[in-house]
Amino acid sequence: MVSTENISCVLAFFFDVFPFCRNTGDDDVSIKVLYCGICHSDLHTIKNEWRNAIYPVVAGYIHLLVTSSVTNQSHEIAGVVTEVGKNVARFKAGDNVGVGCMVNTCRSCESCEEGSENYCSRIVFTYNSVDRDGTVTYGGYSELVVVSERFVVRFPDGLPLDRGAPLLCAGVTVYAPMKQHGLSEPGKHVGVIGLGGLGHVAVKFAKAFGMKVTVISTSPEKRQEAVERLGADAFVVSTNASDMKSVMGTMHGIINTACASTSMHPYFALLKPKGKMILVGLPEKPLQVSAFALVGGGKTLAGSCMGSITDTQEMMDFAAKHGVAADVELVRADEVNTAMERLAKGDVRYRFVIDIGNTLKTD
Ligand SMILES: NC(=O)C1=CN([C@@H]2O[C@H](COP(=O)(O)OP(=O)(O)OC[C@H]3O[C@@H](n4cnc5c(N)ncnc54)[C@H](OP(=O)(O)O)[C@@H]3O)[C@@H](O)[C@H]2O)C=CC1
Ligand SMILES: O=C/C=C/c1ccc(O)c(O)c1
Ligand SMILES: [Zn+2]
Ligand SMILES: [Zn+2]
Repeated sequence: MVSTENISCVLAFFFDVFPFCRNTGDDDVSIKVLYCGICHSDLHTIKNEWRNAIYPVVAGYIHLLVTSSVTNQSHEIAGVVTEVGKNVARFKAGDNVGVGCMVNTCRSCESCEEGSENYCSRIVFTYNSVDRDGTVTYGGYSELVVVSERFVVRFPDGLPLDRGAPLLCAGVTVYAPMKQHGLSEPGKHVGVIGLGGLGHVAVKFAKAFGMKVTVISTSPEKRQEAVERLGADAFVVSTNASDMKSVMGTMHGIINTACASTSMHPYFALLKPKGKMILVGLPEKPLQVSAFALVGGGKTLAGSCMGSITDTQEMMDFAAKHGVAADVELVRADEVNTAMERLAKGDVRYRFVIDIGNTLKTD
């Protein structure tokens, strides 16, 4: 198992040896990266918990000396356009833009045709993927990224790039299923499992939708802030039986953002009959679900993956209009190791964002 402890810092080497991005093509947007968020998926990948890492894995100044190629990280990229290809119509130099979890798809399958490109079987993730030209995608821990216009979104006025960057993954990943599954209707009650990067943004969107929201957490120390600052209507500790009993059978839906394996049975009991558990968290180990937990109340367990580009732009515009932005801790590019180790311990409130523009030195 690769751990963050055996990480050495090597960066300049990669900018010399590995050309992290292509020249600006006719349909491309070149972006000077200013901020990029650190998602728990980056850590899952670095630790190869999903068994799909393309080695070695580079996160900012971090390099795992495992084999001889390199993969960068981050898919919560915020920056400014420096150059556009001749076919690009929606962006121009100087625009504030963002890039999320995907940078290419097949563009012709049923999912792509219906605008659900996040479910394309040949999706190219922003990092740790092989693009259609055979190159490995490196993500946003770098000063420049070049991305097809189709996968770039506009930062609306009023949404700050540092606090908006995490929305490009964390935001759309909770916003899209809430809209898709009717968990965005005023007065409905939604639960959020896991008050982390995704979870805290889910609370903010739920309140912006006019919903009642209960945080279901393993961390009692997050209670006061969840209620008094994030606006949660209630906070229950999942290991506290009386806490859990107090909200049993009360939720229309639950957004499960847990990054580690959990016993699912107690969570299903919180749903009303016909309630929906939306799984977005991607723990290393498979979840165990008892049939009775679902059948008993005619409940639904659904997975959800990121969001489409249309979802992402809609979410960014909604966030700007309703004042939703992530609570972030800005870190320097050479502090990524520490950030990753703190993230592994849940020691972040609630998203690390790397201040690339001011601290990534490539000279
Ligand atoms: N489906 C998709 O498209 C996407 C999936 N993801 C995945 O979502 C997950 C969350 O990502 P992110 O928000 O960045 O991660 P964070 O680490 O920021 O937050 C995860 C939260 O999960 C909770 N948690 C940790 N361990 C457990 C446990 N054993 N049981 C229950 N809850 C637990 C903690 O909240 P608390 O302290 O309140 O318990 C923690 O803050 C990751 O697995 C990530 O890979 C991310 C983006 C997109
Ligand atoms: O942080 C975002 C990760 C999304 C994701 C979704 C599905 C999948 O198979 C992944 O490897 C990553
Ligand atoms: Zn992510
Ligand atoms: Zn496709």
